[in-house]
Amino acid sequence: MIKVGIVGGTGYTGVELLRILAAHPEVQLTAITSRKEDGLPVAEMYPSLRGRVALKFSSPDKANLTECDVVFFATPHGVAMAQAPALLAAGVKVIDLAADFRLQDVAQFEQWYGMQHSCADLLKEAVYGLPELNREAIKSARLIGNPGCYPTTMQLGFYPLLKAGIIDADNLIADCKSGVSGAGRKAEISLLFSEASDNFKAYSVAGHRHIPETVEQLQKMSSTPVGLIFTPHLVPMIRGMHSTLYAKLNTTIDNAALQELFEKTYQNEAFVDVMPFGSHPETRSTRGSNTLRIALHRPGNGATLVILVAQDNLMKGASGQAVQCMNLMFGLQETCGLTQLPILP
Ligand SMILES: NC(=O)C1=CN([C@@H]2O[C@H](COP(=O)(O)OP(=O)(O)OC[C@H]3O[C@@H](n4cnc5c(N)ncnc54)[C@H](OP(=O)(O)O)[C@@H]3O)[C@@H](O)[C@H]2O)C=CC1
Ligand SMILES: CC(=O)N[C@@H](CCC(=O)OP(=O)(O)O)C(=O)O
Repeated sequence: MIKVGIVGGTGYTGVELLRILAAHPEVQLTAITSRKEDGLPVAEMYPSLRGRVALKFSSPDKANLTECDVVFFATPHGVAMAQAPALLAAGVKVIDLAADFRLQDVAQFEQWYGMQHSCADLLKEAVYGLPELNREAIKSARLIGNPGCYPTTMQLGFYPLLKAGIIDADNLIADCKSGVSGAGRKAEISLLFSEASDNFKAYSVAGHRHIPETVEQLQKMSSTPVGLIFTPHLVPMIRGMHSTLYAKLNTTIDNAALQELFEKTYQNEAFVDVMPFGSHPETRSTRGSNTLRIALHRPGNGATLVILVAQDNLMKGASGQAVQCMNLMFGLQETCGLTQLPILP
């Protein structure tokens, strides 16, 4: 059994990790931390886990994290980088759901996250945890920077086209919508029910911290410079993410060939569903599952392609993806513990 620790067990990605891992056949939950809820049984805070998780939360300093085989950090940016060096030295693998180990460019990290990186030397060995594009490196990694939720949709949506070199890489547009759980379980006025429900708005239009992460990764797929306009929106639903991506074709290609390109690229991927051309993936068709769905459109049969991508921000966008990485790192079947079907309605 793999002994697993979770730092930040009370947050939304933390409890999603617990939901997945409590039913994972190869995992023994060993430590779950919370600074505020030290001593509280997990199932008392989350009755959904009654009878399935017997552990109590413990404060991070008391938790037996070095006894674990792997520790997930479901914490704000900056927490994992303070603790990862000691855990790695003790032989513990680390998967950070925040951004501490996503960007290779330290200056970009410090600019966008407003903090100094305390172990930039570890970035060289950190592996970006997007299995569909980075599977082999993840298998042998000790340290994973799990992707952001929006970047996962943008990368999997643009990847086949950039790799084939058939779109203008310098003019990519991503119009993305997230459910409110994407902002975490914290008390903030903009996240109150009477502020976020029955409302719809864009935010961070001038620049969002997912831009450097996404561009750094998209650039690896393209032989020409990548330019990205990314506009996130908050929508009044709890879970779910929908990204509408736009790209201009630079070659003559018919719709059947485009569809084939996507189907071939993802034919062996358990968690990427390429739907029939012209389909409309809905967030509720991914809710609670690790599946990301993609569909292609070509309005007026013109040069602009519209790629629709839907996922659950807490699953493929965060905790499901992190467990997918763990499975690869420990030589397990990639789908182990991740076969939940979406919840509908
Ligand atoms: N929500 C989402 O859809 C996604 C989130 N992410 C990223 O995953 C990470 C976690 O997100 P999310 O679960 O939404 O966040 P939450 O705000 O819901 O939870 C944060 C957790 O971290 C703990 N925590 C906070 N500060 C510290 C600290 N200094 N040391 C130890 N523990 C701490 C909190 O518990 P306590 O205060 O009791 O210790 C809490 O359990 C973030 O970096 C987020 O950006 C990534 C993709 C998607
Ligand atoms: C709705 C909402 O607020 N979403 C978050 C993104 C959550 C996420 O994936 O981001 P990181 O792990 O990079 O913080 C935001 O836009 O800041």
